[in-house]
Amino acid sequence: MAEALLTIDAVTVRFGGLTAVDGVSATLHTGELIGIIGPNGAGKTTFFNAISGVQPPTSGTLHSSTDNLTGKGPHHYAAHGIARTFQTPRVFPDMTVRDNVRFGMQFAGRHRQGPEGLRSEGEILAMLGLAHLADRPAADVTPSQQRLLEIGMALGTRPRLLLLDEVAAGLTEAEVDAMAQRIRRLRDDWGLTVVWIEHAVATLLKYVERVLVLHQGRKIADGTPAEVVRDPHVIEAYLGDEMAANSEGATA
Ligand SMILES: Nc1ncnc2c1ncn2[C@@H]1O[C@H](COP(=O)(O)OP(=O)(O)OP(=O)(O)O)[C@@H](O)[C@H]1O
Repeated sequence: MAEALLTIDAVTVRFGGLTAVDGVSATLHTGELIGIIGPNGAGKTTFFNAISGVQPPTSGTLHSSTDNLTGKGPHHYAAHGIARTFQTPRVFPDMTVRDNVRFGMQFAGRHRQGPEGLRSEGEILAMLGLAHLADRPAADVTPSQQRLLEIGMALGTRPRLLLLDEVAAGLTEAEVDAMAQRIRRLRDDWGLTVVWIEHAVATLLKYVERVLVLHQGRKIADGTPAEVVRDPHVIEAYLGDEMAANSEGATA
């Protein structure tokens, strides 16, 4: 079994009387490509916030392979190689595409001349198909390129674990598919661990090998796409029979 990159143990996040994430445990291993699905309000983004230091859990623990990260802030997570995107793209519109990626590098406090194997902003932009736009202001690029640039900013922190929150939202079907192929290449070619929240479930299930399903803050399934689409709890809570029938063709 690959190395455990992040061990999440019984993480709960409460907002007053509302339990947004309810005792979720999971171990994320090096090189995994994992999807997270679930209905609106299931707790997916709050779960990401908890495992990236944005929202300290109310209870439960988070450990990297070497350290206890519980209660630490986002910089600490970034320094441990954990990076994320946000549901609303947060690029700097007046800065060039290249400088947006450089900003990510500074956020993690690591510089280009750092340890061997770290990618330069040129390599990151080439990987994302944005190299030809490097000197353009981020405001000039299309919405789908802005989504890619947000991934580029996260990659600028040189992560081992990349958390993607609905990076394909609002894209056309063809754009979602192209995005999924690039995300897969980040894992295949660069060896990153990627966890991807997306509502475009059919596409997601085609590209990931493992799926966590959240419902009312709880993890109700954790398995291969083929297992998850056949799981009666998942069908009842989220997918519905029709979706399960459609997805089986894609994952069988
Ligand atoms: N800062 C907050 N304060 C209070 N309640 C919150 C806060 N953030 C999230 N919630 C609530 O927690 C629950 C889970 O929200 P969350 O955004 O994590 O779900 P989600 O699965 O990501 O939903 P979506 O698919 O719509 O993005 C919701 O009921 C939401 O209203």
